[in-house]
Amino acid sequence: MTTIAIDNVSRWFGNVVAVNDVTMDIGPGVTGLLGPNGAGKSTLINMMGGFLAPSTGSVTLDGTPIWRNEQAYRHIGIVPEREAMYDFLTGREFVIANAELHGLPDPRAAARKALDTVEMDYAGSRKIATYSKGMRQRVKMASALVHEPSVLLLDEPFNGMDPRQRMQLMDLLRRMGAEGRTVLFSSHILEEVEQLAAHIEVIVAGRHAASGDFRKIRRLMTDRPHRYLVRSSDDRALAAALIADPSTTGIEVDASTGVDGGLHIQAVDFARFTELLPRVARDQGIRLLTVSPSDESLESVFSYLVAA
Ligand SMILES: Nc1ncnc2c1ncn2[C@@H]1O[C@H](COP(=O)(O)OP(=O)(O)OP(=O)(O)O)[C@@H](O)[C@H]1O
Repeated sequence: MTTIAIDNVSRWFGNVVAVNDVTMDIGPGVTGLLGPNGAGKSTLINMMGGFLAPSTGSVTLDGTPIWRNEQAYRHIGIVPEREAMYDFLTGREFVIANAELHGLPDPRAAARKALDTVEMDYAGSRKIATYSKGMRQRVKMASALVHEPSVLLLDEPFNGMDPRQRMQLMDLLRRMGAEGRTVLFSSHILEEVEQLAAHIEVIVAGRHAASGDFRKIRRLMTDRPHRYLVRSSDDRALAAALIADPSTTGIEVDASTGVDGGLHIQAVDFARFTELLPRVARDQGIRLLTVSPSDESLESVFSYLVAA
């Protein structure tokens, strides 16, 4: 059982619409669920993991509804975002408890195997209270894997990990995807998703904004209009030379900080503009002092995708 189908799913909490009419299929391999904070990623993951019911629409695993379906839970492992754990247990006890909840015939053996998979066997007899963030994350992962699920859902798994732990987890998730499992992880960092996911689903403000491989998502983000702040030795001459080119649609002189305020430039053709600017400056003998993107926040990139 490996394919999760989300069909016209919405979920609201009081007046807050956390997920708004989302339709997507998540199949075998590694999928990244990308979106800024508050986009609805956790709500979606919780519905896929059977922790939450959709308000409308359906969430199914190979055609059977997941909510309140024990049979489906056997095939799903979920690593939640929240930090709170049973600190008074050792890592091993925590994983064994999960194995028992799943009714596995040999909980200790299953826990040993799962801890071994995440390379945490060495710290299994330490109390969770003494673990670093990355270690907690790995123990949560072991408990999600203890019943060897075919679907693994991870909510922001790389948060708080150092680069080495991040690489290890990426390797593990890659391996699981290559074995034919369905691995879905959420993140608000494009680079993280790019490195790992063969397929990316983008969600913004509860809505499904884009879907595809990282090249497609990158292209969508690069092709949007970009705003730059440019300061030079002669802003007015530079503005006059740039405005004639179709790669720019608007140039404003920033008067707020006096004569050297710089130019706010809106560029609609990223590749052409980044080639044009230094060439024009060189030809006109203008020195470029600052070239900085002024709307690179993830939110602005995402809102462009939603509007597209
Ligand atoms: N139990 C709840 N009660 C009320 N509002 C909620 C609840 N859970 C989520 N929300 C709201 O739904 C929206 C989506 O939240 P969600 O946690 O799914 O987003 P997210 O993309 O996972 O963000 P983050 O990365 O910050 O966790 C937010 O506005 C959030 O405040």
